[in-house]
Amino acid sequence: MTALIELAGITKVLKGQQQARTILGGVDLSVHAGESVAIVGRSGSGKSTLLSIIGLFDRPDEGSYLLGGQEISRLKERRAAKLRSSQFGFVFQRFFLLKHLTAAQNVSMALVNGQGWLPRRERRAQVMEALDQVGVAHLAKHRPPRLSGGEQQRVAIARALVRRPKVLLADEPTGALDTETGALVIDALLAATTRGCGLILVTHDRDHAARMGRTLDLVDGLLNERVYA
Ligand SMILES: Nc1ncnc2c1ncn2[C@@H]1O[C@H](COP(=O)(O)OP(=O)(O)OP(=O)(O)O)[C@@H](O)[C@H]1O
Repeated sequence: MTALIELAGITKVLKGQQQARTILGGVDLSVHAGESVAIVGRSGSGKSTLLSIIGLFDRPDEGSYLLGGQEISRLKERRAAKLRSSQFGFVFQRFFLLKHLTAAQNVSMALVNGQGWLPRRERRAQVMEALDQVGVAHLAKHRPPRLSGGEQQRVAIARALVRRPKVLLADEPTGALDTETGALVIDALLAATTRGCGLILVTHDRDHAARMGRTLDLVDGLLNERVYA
């Protein structure tokens, strides 16, 4: 089966004022539909840089990046932006919800921005389905200031899922949450994989990493498989 994501020999060098520094030194990674992968590594090891390349916010210096079998490492920005919004869902440590809109309206914004016109009833059904998928449908009419951090993050995950992305990229999504609430957020992310979404989670939390199908450690610019005892 063709991998959703296939990276081979991805490099990224930061050209500072004094000397260049290799952040990624030839990263290989493949992720299939429905698979979950954790990326761990010490602070500054390049995890977010790698996620930015996968999410097409940044470009590698060298290497090949196949998305669904298609080479996309050298795309022009306009085409990259299209793929970014149609193929990827993003979740960050901060929730970036609009305070004056309800949870449902926040999720709906992603549909309005991404898919062009949809009949109102259809849009509503998709929004409620996404909220339901992450267990917060009952909070649809609430505004973010009335929600807990974990609830807000689950609304943010619903917003990422509503366009039915092929890949979900989550960068420290539990970083601002306590352990118990963080576990619920991980449940919500894993729920997406049962529908065939690929999940790449960057985390410092060992327990959350261990819940993914695989854990990869980014060390000295390379990904190493980590086996938990
Ligand atoms: N735009 C930039 N300009 C200069 N240095 C950068 C830039 N982006 C990242 N870096 C440096 O590249 C290295 C990798 O950063 P990155 O954010 O990818 O690491 P990380 O593993 O995600 O770290 P953390 O776990 O702390 O979030 C760091 O040393 C960072 O300071």
